[in-house]
Amino acid sequence: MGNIPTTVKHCLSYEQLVQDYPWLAHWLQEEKHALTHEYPEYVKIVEVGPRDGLQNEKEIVPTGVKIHLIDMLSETGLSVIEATSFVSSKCIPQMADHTEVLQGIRKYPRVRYPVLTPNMHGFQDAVAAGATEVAVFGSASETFSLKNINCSIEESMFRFQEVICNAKQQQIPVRGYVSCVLGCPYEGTPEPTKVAEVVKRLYEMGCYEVSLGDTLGVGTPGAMATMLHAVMREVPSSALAVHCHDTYGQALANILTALQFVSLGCEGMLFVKWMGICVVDSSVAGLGGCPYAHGASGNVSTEDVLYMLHGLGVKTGVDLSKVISAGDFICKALNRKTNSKVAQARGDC
Ligand SMILES: CC(C)(COP(=O)([O-])OP(=O)([O-])OC[C@H]1O[C@@H](n2cnc3c(N)ncnc32)[C@H](O)[C@@H]1OP(=O)([O-])[O-])[C@@H](O)C(=O)NCCC(=O)NCCSC(=O)C[C@@](C)(O)CC(=O)[O-]
Repeated sequence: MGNIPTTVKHCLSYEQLVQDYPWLAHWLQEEKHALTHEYPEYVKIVEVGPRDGLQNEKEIVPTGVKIHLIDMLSETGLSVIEATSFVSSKCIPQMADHTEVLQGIRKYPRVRYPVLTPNMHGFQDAVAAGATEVAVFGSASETFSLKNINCSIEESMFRFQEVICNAKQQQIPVRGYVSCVLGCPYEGTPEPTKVAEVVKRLYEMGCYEVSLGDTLGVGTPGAMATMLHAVMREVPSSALAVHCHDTYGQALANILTALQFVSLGCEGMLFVKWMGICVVDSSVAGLGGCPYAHGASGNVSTEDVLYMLHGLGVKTGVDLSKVISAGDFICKALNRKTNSKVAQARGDC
């Protein structure tokens, strides 16, 4: 690890650490401490390929292809596969076959298949189609909220509250998303405190987990750390996930930042940790993009996230080679080259 004080000083959140724990500043000058970067033992992967990965495809992907993709993904060990979304088919024609997809897939008992539901209309349709888990999706940016779901952030909270109340009555778990946490195509970078406020509202309303979307894929590890710091003052890391797009090639670095926790010990006297998020959204073959975030590329690929995590010794329960096969299948169906570096390196797609 080299010179420990130097390492500490170059740690991304050193300034924040000293700001939060001023008494550490003088202690860190001494040699009597140890700093280790650690990762969660287990990371849950939320596979968003069938929804986020396909929603932006120009050519309508046949329903049978979507179903086969989800069935292949269900064989990989993934525990969560976001299957489709119950949104307006005028806005997102690619998801118009939501009911057929949800009803056509083989439901594996240990896999959950959440679907997006922006309002009561979507929620009722989803429940009628057999959904057993849903997700609401808001934004830290007022303009993105208007473009994406046709309402202000405030109005979206009313809609989500209604969905969450109804879901609770039917014992349907609700996940939350907050888009544009590190950048918005219309408003630039949101204040971390604004992100934290929206995340907190979703969490307090009853979302069991809130996924932080770098919708544009513009974030860097430093920005991720600063944003997370603000969010984690309001919501525990155990209820957070990260959802990174890879437009600027920063997704894996950003994810690593979010997972990492730092333990700082002096003769067993002290332990400080932060970040420590252990849920990552990703998309098979790195497919994806949001129609309301032009210029943004696909999600980070599930294959690349798995390769990194397994290399770190972090368990995921997911079989990388089976995910590569699913990626190969969908790339061939879309007549497209995979965005996964790992799949490219293995020459599978
Ligand atoms: C949100 C709405 C539905 C609001 O749409 P709206 O126009 O505000 O809804 P409305 O209540 O005014 O109704 C207008 C019409 O839409 C219908 N309608 C109303 N609701 C629904 C529904 N649920 N499903 C189907 N139809 C619906 C409704 O019945 C009516 O039909 P009409 O009477 O005119 O024939 C619309 O703006 C929409 O569908 N937007 C698309 C949102 C979307 O899917 N965006 C992409 C996913 S988000 C994302 O990718 C980001 C994320 C999650 O991945 C994280 C990240 O990367 O940041």
